[in-house]
Amino acid sequence: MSVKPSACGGKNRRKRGVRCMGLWKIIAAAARSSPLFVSLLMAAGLCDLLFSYLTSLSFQYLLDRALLPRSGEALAIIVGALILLGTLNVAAGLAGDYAGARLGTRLLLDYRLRLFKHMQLQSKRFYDRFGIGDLLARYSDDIPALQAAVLQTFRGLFLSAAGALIGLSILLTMEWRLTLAALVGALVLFLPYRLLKKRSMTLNGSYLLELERFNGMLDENIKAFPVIRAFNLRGRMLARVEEVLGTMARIGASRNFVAANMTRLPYLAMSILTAVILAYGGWLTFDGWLTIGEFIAFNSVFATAGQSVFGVTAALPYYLTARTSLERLRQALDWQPEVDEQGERELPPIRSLLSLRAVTFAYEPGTPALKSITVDIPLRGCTSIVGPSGSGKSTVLQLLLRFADPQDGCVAYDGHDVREVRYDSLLRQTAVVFQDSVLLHGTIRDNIAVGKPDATDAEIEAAARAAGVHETIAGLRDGYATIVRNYGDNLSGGQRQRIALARALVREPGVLFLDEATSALDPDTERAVSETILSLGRSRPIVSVTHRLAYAAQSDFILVLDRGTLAEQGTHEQLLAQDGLYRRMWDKQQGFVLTPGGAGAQVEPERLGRLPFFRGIERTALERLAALFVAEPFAPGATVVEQGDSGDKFYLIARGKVDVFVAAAAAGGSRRKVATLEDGDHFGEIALMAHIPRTATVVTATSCLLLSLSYDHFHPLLEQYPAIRKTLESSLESRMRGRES
Ligand SMILES: Nc1ncnc2c1ncn2[C@@H]1O[C@H](COP(=O)(O)OP(=O)(O)OP(=O)(O)O)[C@@H](O)[C@H]1O
Repeated sequence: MSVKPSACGGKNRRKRGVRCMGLWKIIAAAARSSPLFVSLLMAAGLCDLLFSYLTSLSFQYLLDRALLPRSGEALAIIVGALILLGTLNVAAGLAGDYAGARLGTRLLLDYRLRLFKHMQLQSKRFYDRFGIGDLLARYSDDIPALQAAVLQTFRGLFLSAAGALIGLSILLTMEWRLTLAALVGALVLFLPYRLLKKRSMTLNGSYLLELERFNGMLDENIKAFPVIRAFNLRGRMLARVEEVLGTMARIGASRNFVAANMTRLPYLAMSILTAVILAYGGWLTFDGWLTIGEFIAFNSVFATAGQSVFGVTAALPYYLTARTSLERLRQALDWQPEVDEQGERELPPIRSLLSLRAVTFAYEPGTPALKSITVDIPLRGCTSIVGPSGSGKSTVLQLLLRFADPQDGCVAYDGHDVREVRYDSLLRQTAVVFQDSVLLHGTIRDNIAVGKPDATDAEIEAAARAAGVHETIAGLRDGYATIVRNYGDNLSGGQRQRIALARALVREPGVLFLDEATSALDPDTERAVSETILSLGRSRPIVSVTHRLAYAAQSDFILVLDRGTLAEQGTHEQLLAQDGLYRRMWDKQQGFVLTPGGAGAQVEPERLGRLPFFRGIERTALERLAALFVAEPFAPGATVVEQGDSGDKFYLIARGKVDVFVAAAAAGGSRRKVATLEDGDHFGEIALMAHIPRTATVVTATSCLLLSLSYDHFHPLLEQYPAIRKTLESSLESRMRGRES
C-alpha cells in the first residue's frame, strides 16, 4: 500500500495557552464581566457612606435647630429621617452583600476553571515543575487572595477613596484651616504601609512556599501510605511535617502581625490627629469662628472621613497578598503548553504506518532523549520497541500519542503530520495501556466505558472478554457494578491491567499502544496477560514498549533503540543473528528460573558463567555458586544498598528495575541518579572481595526480585576454588582501572 510521504509541516506554530493579566486588568475585567453586581456593590457602599455623612451632619441640626432652641418638631423630623434612611441603608447593604457574594464566587469559579483548563492542556514537564502541593496552594490560597483583592477594590478602596474625598469637600466648606491641618496629618496614615510593604510581600511569598511543601507532604503521605507503614517511616514523616508546620506557623504569625500593623498603626496617627483637631477646633470655637453645633458636626464628619481613609489603608494589604499570589498564578498560567492542539483536518482512518522523521526531542535543553531518529513502525500484528533503560522507548510512545511534540522533525500517521490533524481525531483512533493503570472512582462498567462513553453493555462485555477479564468481573458479587476504589486498590494488579486493557479495546482503536503494560505484574499474571495481548495482535495492530525480551521475542517486528537512536530492527531471529545489542540484552535476561507466582528465583550456572568476573570458572564451582544465591523481594522505593555503608552482598536483578544514585561531593548536597539497572543486570560485586564502603545508593524503582550472594557465603567457596579469587581480582582490578581512566 502506498503511503503519502510525511510532510513535517506543523513546526513553528503559534503556541496556545492562557495568559495571566495584571491585577488592575483583572479588576477591570471583573467590572466588565459582572457590571450589575459591581454596580450593586458600589451603590450599596455609597448608600452606607452617604448615610454616615448625613448622620454626622445631623448633629449640627440636632444641636443648633432642635436641642438648643428646644424644638420638638425639628427633633421629630431629624429622628424620623434618620430611621428612614437607616432602613434604606440596611436594604441597600443586603443587596450589596448579595452582589458581593455572587461576584466573589464567580471570580473563584472563573479562575479555578481557567487554571484547570490550562492544566489539561499541559504535558509531563508542567507536572514535573508544579507538584500537586504547588497546584493545590494555587487553587486554595492564591485564587482566593485575588478574589479578596477584587472585592476589596469595589467594596473598600473605591468607596473609601470616594468617601475620603466627599468628607474632605464637606470639611473644606465647613472650616478650611482645620481641613488643611487634617489633610497634612492624613498622609501620615500611609506611612506604615510604605514601611512594611516589602516585608509583607516577602512573608507572603515564603508562607505560600511552605504551604506548597505541606500540601506536597500530605499528598505523599496519602499516596505512599503502604510504604510509610511497611518501612515504619511514620516518625520520619511526622518530623518533616512538624518542621514544615512549625516554619509555616512562624512565618504565618509574622505575616499576620505585619498585616495587622499596617491597619493598626494608622490608628495611632489618627488619635494624634484627632487630638490636634479637637484642640485647634476648640480654640476656633472659643474665638467664635465656629458654633458648638458646627464644631461637633465638623468632628463627626472628620471621624467619618478618617474612617474612609482607614478603608483605603486597610485595602492595601489585600493588594500586597494578591500581587504575590498573582505572580505565582502567572507562573502556572503563562506556562506554554507543549502541544498545540490547533490542527484542523480530521485524521483519516489509520491504515499502515506510523513514522518518526528525523525527530529530535529533549526534556531538558541540551540533553536530547531522541537524536534525529527516523523510525517506521508498520501497523501489522505486534511491534515491540525495546532497548536499554533510558534509550528513549517511552519517549517514542509519548510523541506518537502527542503528549509532547518534537523540537525537530515530525511524527506522522500514514504520512499525516500529527500537528496538522485534529488532536481528538487522533486520540479517537488510538488507545493506550500504561504500566500502572490508574482506574477512576466509579463502577467497573464506568471504567471500561471511559474508552467509549456511549458503549452498550454488549460492547463493554465484548471488550472485557477480549481482555480476558469478563469471567472475573462476572464472578464479583456486584459484577460490572462493582465500585472501583482508590484508583483501583481494591483489585489485583492483573485485574487492573486487564480492565485497563478492556478500557482501551472498547474504543476499537486503529492502533493499541502498550507502555510496559505487563511488567509490573507477577510472572504468572504477566504471562497470562501477555498471551491475551499477543492474541489481540491478530485482529489489531499493537505497538508495545517493553524491556522484557521474552515478551518482545514473540512479536512480529522489533525495534531496538540505543541512546535515543534506532540501533537495530527486525524479527527476534534476525536480531539474534545480528549478534548486536539485542543479542546482548537477550543473553543478559536469560538464565533465571522463577518459581510459580514469582516470589522466588534461581540463577542458572551458565548464566553466572557469563558474568565477566566469573567467566572461565569450572562448571561444578558455578553450580555451587548458583546454589548460594538467596532470593530477596523488594517493594518499590526500597533502599537496597546505601552509599557509605559497608558492602557485604552482591546482587543480580532477576526481575525489576533499580535506580543508582551517587551523593554530590559537597556535604549536604543532593544525590544524583547515575544509572538505571533492570532484569539481568548486577551490582555490588566489589563486596564479594572486601567489606569496603558502597560507592552508590541503590533504590528500587519497581517491585523487584533480587538474587543476593553474601560475602560470608561466598568466601568459604574461595578457599575451595582459588581460581575464582584470581578471576574475580583481575576482573575487578581492570574495572577499577577503567573507572579511574
Ligand atoms: N520527564 C523527564 N524529564 C527529564 N528527562 C526525562 C524525563 N523523562 C525521561 N527523561 C530522560 O529521557 C531519556 C529517555 O527516557 P525514556 O523514559 O524514554 O527511556 P526508556 O527507554 O523508556 O527508559 P525506561 O526503560 O527506563 O523507562 C532518559 O535519559 C531519561 O532520563
